[in-house]
Amino acid sequence: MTSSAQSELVTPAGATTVLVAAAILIEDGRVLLTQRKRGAHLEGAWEFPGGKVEPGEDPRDALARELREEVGIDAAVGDIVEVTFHRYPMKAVLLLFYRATRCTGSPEPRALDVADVRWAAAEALREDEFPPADIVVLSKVRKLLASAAR
Ligand SMILES: Nc1nc2c([nH]c(=O)n2[C@@H]2O[C@H](COP(=O)(O)OP(=O)(O)OP(=O)(O)O)[C@@H](O)[C@H]2O)c(=O)[nH]1
Repeated sequence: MTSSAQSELVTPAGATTVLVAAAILIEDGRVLLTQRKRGAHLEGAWEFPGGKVEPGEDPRDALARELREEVGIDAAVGDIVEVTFHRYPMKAVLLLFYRATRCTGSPEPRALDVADVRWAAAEALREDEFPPADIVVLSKVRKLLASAAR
């Protein structure tokens, strides 16, 4: 690797790479979305529910924990759908997107630690509502929604 390529990989001074796990949870042809809270990074954006993986934590356990904390559901975390790296001005994120399913008897999702929650069909997924890091996964989610509808 050349030194210029290396320098492109360096995040801004003081920034770290945050490991994040997020859920692609589809039911009845719609995917579960949460809205970021006021004052949060990317406030108001709609995204896939999830959050930071704590040091040493299994990312799947982290995602199940975040789903309980943020939207009050019990979920089983399945296969990986996509991994993306994105550099924001103040931090970089490595995002692990997993399929997830609600466990039998789980409560309905509700906005416990997010601004809002909704189920969205493929035609309601607008790229300008999502964080830039999510754009690559949106086309995969549309395909999953289309196959779930068949
Ligand atoms: N959960 C989730 N986070 C995402 C997605 N896309 C994306 O860029 N992120 C970013 O991943 C990070 C998730 O961290 P978080 O929600 O636990 O933390 P935060 O930055 O609000 O927390 P903090 O203020 O406590 O540090 C945020 O910077 C968020 O903007 C996504 O689809 N789902």
